[in-house]
Amino acid sequence: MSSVILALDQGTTSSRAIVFDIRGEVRAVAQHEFRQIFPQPGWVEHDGREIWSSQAGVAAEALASAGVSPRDVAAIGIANQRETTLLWDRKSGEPLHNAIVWQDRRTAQHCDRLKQDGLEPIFRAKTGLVLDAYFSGTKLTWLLDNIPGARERAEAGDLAFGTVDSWLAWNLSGGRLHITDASNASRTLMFNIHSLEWDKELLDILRIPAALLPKVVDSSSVYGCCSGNIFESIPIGGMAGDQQAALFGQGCGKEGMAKNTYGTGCFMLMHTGARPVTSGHNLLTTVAWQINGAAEYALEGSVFIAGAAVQWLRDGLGIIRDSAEVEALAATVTDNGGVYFVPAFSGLGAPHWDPYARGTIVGISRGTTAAHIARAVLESIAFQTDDLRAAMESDSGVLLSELRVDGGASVNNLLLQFQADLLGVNVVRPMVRETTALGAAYLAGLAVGFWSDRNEIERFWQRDRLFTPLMASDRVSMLKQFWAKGLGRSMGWDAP
Ligand SMILES: Nc1ncnc2c1ncn2[C@@H]1O[C@H](COP(=O)(O)OP(=O)(O)O)[C@@H](O)[C@H]1O
Ligand SMILES: O=P(O)(O)OC[C@H](O)CO
Repeated sequence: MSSVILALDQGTTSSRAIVFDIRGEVRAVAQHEFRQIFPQPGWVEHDGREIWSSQAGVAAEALASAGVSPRDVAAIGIANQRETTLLWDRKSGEPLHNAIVWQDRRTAQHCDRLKQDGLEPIFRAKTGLVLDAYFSGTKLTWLLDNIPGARERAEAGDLAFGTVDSWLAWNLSGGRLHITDASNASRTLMFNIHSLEWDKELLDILRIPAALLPKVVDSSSVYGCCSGNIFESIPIGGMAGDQQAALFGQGCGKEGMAKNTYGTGCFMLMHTGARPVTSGHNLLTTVAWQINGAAEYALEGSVFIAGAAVQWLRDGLGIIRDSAEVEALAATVTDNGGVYFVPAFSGLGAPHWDPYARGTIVGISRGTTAAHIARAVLESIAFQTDDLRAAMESDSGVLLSELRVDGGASVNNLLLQFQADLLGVNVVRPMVRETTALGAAYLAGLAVGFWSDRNEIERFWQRDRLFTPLMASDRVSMLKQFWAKGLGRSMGWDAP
């Protein structure tokens, strides 16, 4: 009997691999940061070959450090940064261009034109998304329009499009699998979340040949086996976008349960059951996962910059040497000293969707120190999350009873206490914070019978720490009012 599941968590800034045992406990982790490429302001790219080599490298490392051989692996599960768009040659397997990353804004004006043509309601109704450069559709159009000869080759069937899940499955299987799961497909602007199929009308509007597209599959199923690499013969059993995988890994499988992942960005998802809930507040309706052909849905609030603002303190301002130092620095002051930071480095996502907003620091006085800036950065992450909560409660009609949290920045106790204060509900951090990888592992493990059913894995969830609201309500209201003022200053800043 195989003893472990190998989860691949291909994130925006790093590739991670985690080996889980039958109790859902971590046996080994390996992680490797890879290159972020910024060719122009507002553009963000990754090298597809580096995505694959770093992911394969950490997977091999994690297996070695767990002391298991590929034969001991019951299945591989994939969770991935979503929307990031790749185009490659089916024969050589070589990418035609760097991957265009979800944060990239180069297609903002294309989205504006589609909106001016009155097309947003069609996209909204069919895909559950807003017309924004965040999603894959207009990124793929850009590649076809800007790489010489790409459109003709795409129409001839020589090229393959995929998000990172497809790219990893392609490479793991030695080019045999060209697939994507429904949760990833639901982030492309090309997928109908009601019929669970690629949508011809949307493909025509975006001028995308259907021959490029991967087959849409369940999030938990044996798709095939690894081939032509050191993972030879391991079944690939699960795939989901990283935020949906985290929802699964957090055990949020019932209507009204919500999680927030604090990584590069911040993504709050609430499970809404077997039917999609339409947002009246610019949240996204998205496929949570598809199992046995049936989809479950989530409402999502996507914030583009969260932990990345902490990285900016480190790399841009140099006021900390390591992300972990931000907590100690922020704790040297008792409050933000009137400083508010809006981290709109690449526009604002939900619920504002303003591609032209830019970063702003307001309220600086002669007494402002690096510590106040650090505190304002952490607070900005919590303020953005609180804005999502308000929209989500109103759309779903469900009042949040608690928020489960995870992701790299969720180690930060000061951030989570402030989050609980703002939300006015308990914030709960689980023992296993690698819930994205855990979700991918669960999806794969269920497909191969490593675990019997969802009830079994939901029992593994254990609390590490609970943060309860402590701040007086008049102070909370005052803080929120200033945050709203700061937001107003950042919006539309870079509009053409
Ligand atoms: N102690 C900390 N306090 C605040 N942010 C942190 C801390 N440790 C890490 N981070 C932030 O968490 C992010 C990394 O989280 P992770 O979940 O690995 O992201 P991703 O999956 O998007 O690559 C980085 O942006 C980093 O700045
Ligand atoms: O890589 P992460 O964890 O920041 O997640 C990125 C999201 O999937 C983008 O939609």
